[in-house]
Amino acid sequence: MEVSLKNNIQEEKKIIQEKISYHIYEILKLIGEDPEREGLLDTPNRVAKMYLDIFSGINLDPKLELNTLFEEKSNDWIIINDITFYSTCEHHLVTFYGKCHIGYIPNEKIAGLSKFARLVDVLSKKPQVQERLTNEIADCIDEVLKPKGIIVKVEAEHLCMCARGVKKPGSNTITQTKKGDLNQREIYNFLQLIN
Ligand SMILES: Nc1nc2c(ncn2[C@@H]2O[C@H](COP(=O)(O)OP(=O)(O)OP(=O)(O)O)[C@@H](O)[C@H]2O)c(=O)[nH]1
Ligand SMILES: [Zn+2]
Repeated sequence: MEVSLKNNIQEEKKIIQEKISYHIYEILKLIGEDPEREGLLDTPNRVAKMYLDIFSGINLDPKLELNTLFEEKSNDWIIINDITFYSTCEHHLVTFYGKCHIGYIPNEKIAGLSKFARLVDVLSKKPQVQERLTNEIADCIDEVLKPKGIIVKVEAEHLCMCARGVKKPGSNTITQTKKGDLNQREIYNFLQLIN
């Protein structure tokens, strides 16, 4: 039963990959390229494979990533700093990338450290805006761990602002969100710790 389910999923994935590949082939023609020239022969299929990877977080439940929880009586910041991510801007479908810093003050429950990086990965792998990515990370942690407080800070460079459009390479966008009952000192401590 499980094997046939896996085969069905593989089969469905193959059909989607072929469909994307067909459309990339057509786009190459529309931009004036010759998709039959040697350098481009495998490009539609490569792009299709890449799309299935960079958009693999669509329709996944990110909360499932926080699946290893431990009981712990800690009431100070737990900070996972500098989690690298690559996401895709939903306006231009080009990459934005950077670092995510997550801090939470637990409430009896903590999660395995790697699970926060997995959470960031799943939420990055879909068409996104940085503000929503930041909020969704905090919302998931809040729902699963119900901590005393959370702060998520994301710093990113958007290639749609560098390689096209306004053309400002090096500009850095910072977004931050906090949830819970955090006082000024706790917020200050978080900012000190991530710097
Ligand atoms: N708030 C927010 N804006 C984003 C993000 N990623 C890209 N953008 C912006 O989305 C906007 C889309 O603007 P539009 O005017 O519809 O598109 P455009 O004509 O291609 O805009 P330009 O980039 O200014 O050339 C741009 O200002 C982008 O910089 C993001 O994560 N958050
Ligand atoms: Zn963009």
